[in-house]
Amino acid sequence: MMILRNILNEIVPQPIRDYITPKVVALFSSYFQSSFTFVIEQKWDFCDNQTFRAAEVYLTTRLAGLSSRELLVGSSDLKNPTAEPNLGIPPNTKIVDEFEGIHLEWTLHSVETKTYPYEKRYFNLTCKKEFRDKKMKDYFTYLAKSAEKIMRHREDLYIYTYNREGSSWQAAIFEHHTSFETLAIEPQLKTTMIDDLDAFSKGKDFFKSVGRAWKRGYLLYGPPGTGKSSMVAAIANHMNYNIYDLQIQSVSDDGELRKILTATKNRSILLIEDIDCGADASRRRQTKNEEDVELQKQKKKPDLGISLSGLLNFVDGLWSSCGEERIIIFTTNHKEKLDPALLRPGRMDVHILMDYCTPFVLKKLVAMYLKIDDHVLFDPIEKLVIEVNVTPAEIAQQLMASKNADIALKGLLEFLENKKMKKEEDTKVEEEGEIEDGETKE
Ligand SMILES: Nc1ncnc2c1ncn2[C@@H]1O[C@H](COP(=O)(O)OP(=O)(O)OP(=O)(O)O)[C@@H](O)[C@H]1O
Repeated sequence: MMILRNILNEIVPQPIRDYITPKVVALFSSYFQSSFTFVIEQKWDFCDNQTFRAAEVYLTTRLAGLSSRELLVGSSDLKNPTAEPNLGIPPNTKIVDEFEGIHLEWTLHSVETKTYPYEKRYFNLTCKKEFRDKKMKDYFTYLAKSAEKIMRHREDLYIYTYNREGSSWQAAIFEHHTSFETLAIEPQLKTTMIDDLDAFSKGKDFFKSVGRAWKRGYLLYGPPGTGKSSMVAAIANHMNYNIYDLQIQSVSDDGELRKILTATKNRSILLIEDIDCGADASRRRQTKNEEDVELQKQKKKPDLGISLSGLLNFVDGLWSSCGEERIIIFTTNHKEKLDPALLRPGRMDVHILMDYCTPFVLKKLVAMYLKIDDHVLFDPIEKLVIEVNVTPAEIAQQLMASKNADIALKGLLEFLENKKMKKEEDTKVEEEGEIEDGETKE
């Protein structure tokens, strides 16, 4: 063998040897080796690889008996510092699993990259070569089903906020206890929302049969303090979905938007609050050019943010091709400021007006905060609620002033009377202004 090697070294040039040697080694090692390795990367076709995701979720249940000398532990529960930490999957550590008598070994690897997302993570799953095809097919199905089950029953919900500097989503435990039971809304709206969400969550086959992506878009609009954020929390709690809270102002261009959105996971809500405020995308197009010129003049904002087409492409196209069972929610205080293209049928499936307080909402809030369903001050308060525009947030604030119903309701009555007086004064000033304008014109 040695003589043969020396002769080969003499007669075969180095570049050819470099080319041939690894191939020969690979050929022989695959022939003699009894194990086979599946590589499961984090991304697949530019989207989150669901097999990777399933492994991440499932393997957390296989960590307790890990015999390694190191364990990854941590907690993101800011509200409960004494909570028991969770176990994370440590990189470069073998995690053993058994499936129908087959011995399997998982290892998570992570390598730095020069481009976004600056880290490439992948799992190596090793099994005996003989199980490669038949048995492993069953194992992957088992893996996906187990992860799905864990996700559906998980207790903690997470809210992710986008960190522009790190170009990544940062997670925190979402602890907003608003549910459809505690949200003070008209009963008809409550029923409509719950039915719509339930139909959506059971609608996989329906969406498939009509050739539509399994997604649902809600536009929540109405004055500040009418419960738009609370409605989002109620939806998240009802569906048991995580929330990705995206400040559209922090996205510099369409490319960044695409990267951010493809990094979100299934069974989640993408929340874009105050869509009318920051993005070029939402403004009506007739005013966009003027505003761009103004911004460039002021040199306050060198990039002009994402475009309307970027956002619409995402709502219509990219969203459809990446991921399943997603809800997207836009909120705005000024629906009239939104570009009509965003409001066109088919874009946002459901438009929901979160309006000022009604007598029903008032009663619900009083019942929740003061635990009473009748009081002598109810009638005058109800009358005023119909006359003046008052938000549930304002009412809630008054009701929280005291646990004593007499004191809290008296405070609320005074608050509403002041509001009514202010409204009358404003109307008077406006009317006087109009009369003066008319006289000047004459
Ligand atoms: N319909 C409601 N039912 C119960 N509580 C409400 C409701 N609306 C508002 N509140 C109370 O008012 C607070 C503020 O409401 P919320 O933030 O949901 O309003 P919003 O419409 O999202 O306001 P903004 O447009 O300023 O973000 C909530 O924390 C909640 O306590």
